[in-house]
Amino acid sequence: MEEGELETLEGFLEWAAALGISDSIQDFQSRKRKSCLGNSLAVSIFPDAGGRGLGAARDLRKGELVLRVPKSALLTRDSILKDVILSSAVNGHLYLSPTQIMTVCLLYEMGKGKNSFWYPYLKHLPRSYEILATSDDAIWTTEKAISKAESEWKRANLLMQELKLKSRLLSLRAWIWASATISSRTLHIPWDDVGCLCPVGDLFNYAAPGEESNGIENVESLMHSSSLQDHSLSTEHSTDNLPVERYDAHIQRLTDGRFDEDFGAYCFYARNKYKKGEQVLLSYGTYTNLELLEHYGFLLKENPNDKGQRRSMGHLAYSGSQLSVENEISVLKWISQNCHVILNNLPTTVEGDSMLLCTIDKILNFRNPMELGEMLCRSESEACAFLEASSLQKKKMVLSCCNAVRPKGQLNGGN
Ligand SMILES: C[S@@+](CC[C@H](N)C(=O)[O-])C[C@H]1O[C@@H](n2cnc3c(N)ncnc32)[C@H](O)[C@@H]1O
Repeated sequence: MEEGELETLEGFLEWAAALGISDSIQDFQSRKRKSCLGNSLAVSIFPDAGGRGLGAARDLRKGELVLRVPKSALLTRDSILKDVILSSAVNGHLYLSPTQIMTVCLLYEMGKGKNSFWYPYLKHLPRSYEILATSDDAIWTTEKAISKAESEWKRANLLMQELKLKSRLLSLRAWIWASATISSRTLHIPWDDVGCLCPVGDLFNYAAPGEESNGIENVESLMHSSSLQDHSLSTEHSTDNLPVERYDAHIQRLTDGRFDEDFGAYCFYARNKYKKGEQVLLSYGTYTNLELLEHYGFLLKENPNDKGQRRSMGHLAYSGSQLSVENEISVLKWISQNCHVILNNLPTTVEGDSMLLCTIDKILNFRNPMELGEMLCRSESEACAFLEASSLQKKKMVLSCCNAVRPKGQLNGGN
């Protein structure tokens, strides 16, 4: 997102304020603010960590409630299915998965254009995503990713035709866009596993959980200092008389975002102390780098969830040599562009197969993607011999990966 585009967000933030989305409790009920942000948070660009995101509009204390998004502003399956035409059509296609239905709902809502209640929000969704399933390489070379997206799209096609979606919304590209929106932007809600799209709340970029301490003193300061604290709520939520388990729940709750039944809203809490202007980050969950890449399209230089096990290299239960962060990132990126076919299709338990472990060991030790490519070509016969035993299809995939990385003119198996 370009810096200039921030200005066009004004209308969206005003619309959000009218729905009761707010970073300031004083105006939470009045809904008359010009913008839902400005008290605790501000939209800004963070080129090194997620692009568009939310920064601290002032110094924030750890545990402060910084944003509240009322239930009525969330895009959930339930809320979109209030459209009677959509819901009666969907009722005839209950063989579709909840995520497929949500994907159709999103495309249907997009098709309404300016007539959609959520138009100001939908207008500001990214137009494209860089998650694996949408990278051109993935689209054209990852048979698994394509066939999954394609078969889900085909299954939902009848319903989308019935809904008379415009042709651009019926395409596989539109389907992948909607699936990526759902994969990278939905937040957990207790009543629907598909989750919800949360206007403004989905502008928080990610930081891995687990680095911050949950000190009781922070809870204490939070309960009396939050800019969003209203007095009726602070009495009701006073920690003084809480039983231990509820007190623990408070501590946990206060460092991240979650749907809060008491408030009837999605609530976001500052997980750390932030200085004015710093990016306020949210944990979407515990992910390895490969999972982040797959679902969100980015990697963390330091990912605590990649420590201890080499799960970042796919499903491989491997705990061999260490790889430097830069190495790992370049290898992961390279693999994501060229070789995820191999990772997706390797057996999930490879312990005991010394030959393959040795190959993986080499992969982990490569200094750059070119070397990795060359190694894959060299070890092609070994890898194929191993894979032959399990599946011819996998062998074909390794060969196609090797062909993709082999310098022009080199023949299969030659070195
Ligand atoms: C929920 S959205 C966050 C807001 C998003 N930046 C936007 O402009 O709407 C999640 C997406 O933001 C980006 N993102 C979030 N955290 C990131 C991080 N730490 N580093 C790089 N990209 C990140 C990824 O593209 C991810 O798919």
